[in-house]
Amino acid sequence: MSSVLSAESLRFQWPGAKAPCIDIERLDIAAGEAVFLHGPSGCGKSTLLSLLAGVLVAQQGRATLLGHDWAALSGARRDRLRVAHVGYIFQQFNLLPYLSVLDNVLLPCRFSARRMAQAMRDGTAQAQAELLLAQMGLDSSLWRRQALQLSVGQQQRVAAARALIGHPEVVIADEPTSALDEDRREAFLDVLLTACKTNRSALVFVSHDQRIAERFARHVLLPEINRAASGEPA
Ligand SMILES: Nc1ncnc2c1ncn2[C@@H]1O[C@H](COP(=O)(O)OP(=O)(O)OP(=O)(O)O)[C@@H](O)[C@H]1O
Repeated sequence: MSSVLSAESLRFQWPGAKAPCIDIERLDIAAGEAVFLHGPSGCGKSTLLSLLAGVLVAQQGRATLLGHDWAALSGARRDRLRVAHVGYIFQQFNLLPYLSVLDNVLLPCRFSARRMAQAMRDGTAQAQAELLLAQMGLDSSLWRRQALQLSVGQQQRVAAARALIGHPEVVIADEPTSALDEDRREAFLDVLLTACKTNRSALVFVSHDQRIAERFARHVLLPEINRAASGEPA
């Protein structure tokens, strides 16, 4: 089994912190795997996602995407690799507020020729963006509005459409359903899980919501693999 994402003797400490936040001997995630990452607030889930996606770089050990060691790359190369291969739904969504909903979804295609080519597999990139927005239950009357005019739950779904456009090999989702009601949450999960399965994208999904857990084949309780969070000596 070759890993799409991996961590090996990975150690990360926030600047100014007294102790490491992440200290993981080994974590491997394969193509097509759907992983539910959970653990108490503050145990390092978002930090680990950032390390796996090369947003943060560890002081020791290796975090890799498709065999590329993030620490060996410059910041600009990390950004290019990430946008080409990773769809990231951030906890705060990170939509560009003054861009339209559609333009936000199309952003990865503007920065990555690979995402653009994949988005055009069955037509135009705009058609794929519209399809994803429709699947996410966003009415077409919203597509040309500025992102800042949407509710939090609507923005969450725009961020998910942006993560899925162009079929990235990895989708990372940090609490993506926190603002959705039950019906929306189930529909959102249906779209996300189906898209990842169809494209054989690895999905790493962080949530506190245990009702969601049963939909995932693999569960990772972070304190079980993170020696830093479990308080064991590093
Ligand atoms: N930008 C930062 N600078 C310094 N310390 C940080 C920063 N972000 C997070 N931390 C610290 O790292 C630890 C882990 O935070 P992280 O956000 O990864 O946890 P989490 O498990 O995702 O929490 P939650 O479930 O509440 O979102 C916390 O002690 C937090 O204070």
